[in-house]
Amino acid sequence: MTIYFYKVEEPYGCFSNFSPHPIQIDGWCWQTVEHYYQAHKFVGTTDEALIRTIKNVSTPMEAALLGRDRTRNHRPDWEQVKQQIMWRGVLTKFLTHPDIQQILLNTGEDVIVEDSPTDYYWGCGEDQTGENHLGKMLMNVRQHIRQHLAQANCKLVDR
Ligand SMILES: Nc1nc(O)c(N)c(N[C@@H]2O[C@H](COP(=O)(O)O)[C@@H](O)[C@H]2O)n1
Repeated sequence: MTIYFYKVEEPYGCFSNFSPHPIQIDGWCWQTVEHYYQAHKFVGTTDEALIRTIKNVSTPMEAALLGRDRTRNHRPDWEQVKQQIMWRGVLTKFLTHPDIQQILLNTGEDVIVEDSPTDYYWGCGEDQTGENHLGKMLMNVRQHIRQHLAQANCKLVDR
């Protein structure tokens, strides 16, 4: 089966980076993965003050609009680091919130697709030809958490 998600209020909306699941990374608390991800576009730039602004806006859409503002200075290595930054945010989200971790684990081996009509990198795009990196990342997070849980169980049995 293939699981499609996109809007937070629709089925599997907790897989969206816009879902209201706070994460804490390096002592910073982010309201959503989207806030965290968009703010990291400005690390080490002359627009670094935007990081705090993005952190404090009340919705992930506002965070995304600020992060996508092409008149601002994005870090030059963004294309190289964005996968790594997203991985940390998404993994932290599913390690922090047991309820949605269970929803992710319960998807078994199903394929997960971010059904974004506009995003051909993180999603599948309008015509399904997109790269679906967020869906792939969620499947990798699912696998990572399973291995993590299996190792923890082995340690308990070994005692
Ligand atoms: N829920 C939702 N609404 C949108 O309008 C979106 N574009 C997305 N997709 C998320 O957007 C992020 C990518 O942003 P950049 O294009 O790199 O600025 C990423 O979190 C997608 O999952 N979702």
